[in-house]
Amino acid sequence: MSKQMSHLDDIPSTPGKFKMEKSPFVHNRLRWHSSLAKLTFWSFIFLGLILIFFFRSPSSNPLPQDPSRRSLRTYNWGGPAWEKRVRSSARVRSQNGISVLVTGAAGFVGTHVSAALKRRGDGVLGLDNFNDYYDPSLKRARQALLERSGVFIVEGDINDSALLRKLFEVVAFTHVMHLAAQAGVRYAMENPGSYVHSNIAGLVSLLEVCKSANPQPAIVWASSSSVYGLNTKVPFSEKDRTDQPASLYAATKKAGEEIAHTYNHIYGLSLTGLRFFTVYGPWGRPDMAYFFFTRDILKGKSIPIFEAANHGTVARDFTYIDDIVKGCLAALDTAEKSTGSGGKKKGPAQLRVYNLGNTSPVPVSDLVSILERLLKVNAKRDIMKLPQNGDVQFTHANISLAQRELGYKPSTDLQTGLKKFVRWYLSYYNGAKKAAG
Ligand SMILES: O=C(O)[C@H]1O[C@H](OP(=O)(O)OP(=O)(O)OC[C@H]2O[C@@H](n3ccc(=O)[nH]c3=O)[C@H](O)[C@@H]2O)[C@H](O)[C@@H](O)[C@@H]1O
Repeated sequence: MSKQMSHLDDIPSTPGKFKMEKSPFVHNRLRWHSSLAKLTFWSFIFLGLILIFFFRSPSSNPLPQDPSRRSLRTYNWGGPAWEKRVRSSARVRSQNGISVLVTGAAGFVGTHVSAALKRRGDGVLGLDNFNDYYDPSLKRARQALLERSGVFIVEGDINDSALLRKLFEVVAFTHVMHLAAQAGVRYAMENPGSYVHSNIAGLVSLLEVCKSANPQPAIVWASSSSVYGLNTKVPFSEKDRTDQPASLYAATKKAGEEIAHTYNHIYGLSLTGLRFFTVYGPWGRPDMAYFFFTRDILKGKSIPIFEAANHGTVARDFTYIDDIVKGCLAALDTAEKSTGSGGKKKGPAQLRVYNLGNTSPVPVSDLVSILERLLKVNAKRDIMKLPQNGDVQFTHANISLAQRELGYKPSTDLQTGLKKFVRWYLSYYNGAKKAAG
């Protein structure tokens, strides 16, 4: 509208308005001057808008923004200094080392696996969104720990495909250890969307980027013992049925296994799913029973201990973190290369699933007795009916496949593992208290 007006303004409204302009040259020059002024004016406005947009943008990344980012929390990533840190963290420092992108690196298993890989000289880059499902300060403490050993954790979400693409542009990762997930069996009733977001949409977002990467990485990822659901045949073997999940969490992990099949089949991605059995240990997850039992026993608070119908025992195949880490590293080391490139499959690729458990289930009430002895405090036991919101009565892993193919051999019993956990717990939280006081 204003442009039209200004154009109309150039035309004399009455004949003879510009009578004093004798020469057509003068007339043209005037017109030219006013057009130039307008052009300059609009250029400044345009430039101004670009600058405002650029400086308000959460990332200095010059790539076009993925529209899906709009729905995400914004993270700062990009720029030469950031890329330098990414490259340096992912640099392989040993002969035949691998370069691994570890998602969920500030998580419990992610921190331990990242540290172990770095210790052997592999290149490791972490990725984590530091969400507040549980106390983020514990995640920050794990991050500080990794930083000291040279592992950089990029802050971002696995649903941010622009970020993932950028990471693969900067580093040609040979492997991805995908541990980012929404964990926890009971929380799925409270926040079902978070499970779909992380365990399904996030997995697909990651696999989409991996399939197009050149070279494609081999992927090892965390499935869960919960996929066995209502299966009653023990010990659970990889051949058993997994089509009766008892929680949405389990259903999203099972969906992940099917999604893995699809990406392996269509794009030739090498994929290994690890079914973890109730992993525990130092730097663990505060939402897990052994962790909050410890906290509440020390506080003198009563702890809810679940019991199945007719006083039936509830038991878990608790697996110590160091054993899980060995299993993860073995899975990475035995993973074959993906066979596709640039999104196209060139031949059949490896597709595996393994149980990583301890093969010796322990009743939850025994776990509490061990904690009582280690903490030297009697627990206030509140025996409750096993809730019908996702819990299964027992888990028990058959690990012969992992033993055969990965050399997996768990060596820590619950008593020994909990001793290490309690030692860490006391020093971590007493240290924090001392620092605060
Ligand atoms: O192995 C797995 O696949 C899963 O292991 C755990 O799930 P869960 O075994 O239920 O671990 P906890 O929530 O720590 O519960 C451990 C045991 O304590 C029992 N429990 C839990 C909470 C409670 O208040 N009282 C109680 O007796 C549970 O029934 C269970 O038998 C993890 O939380 C999941 O993320 C993981 O995928």
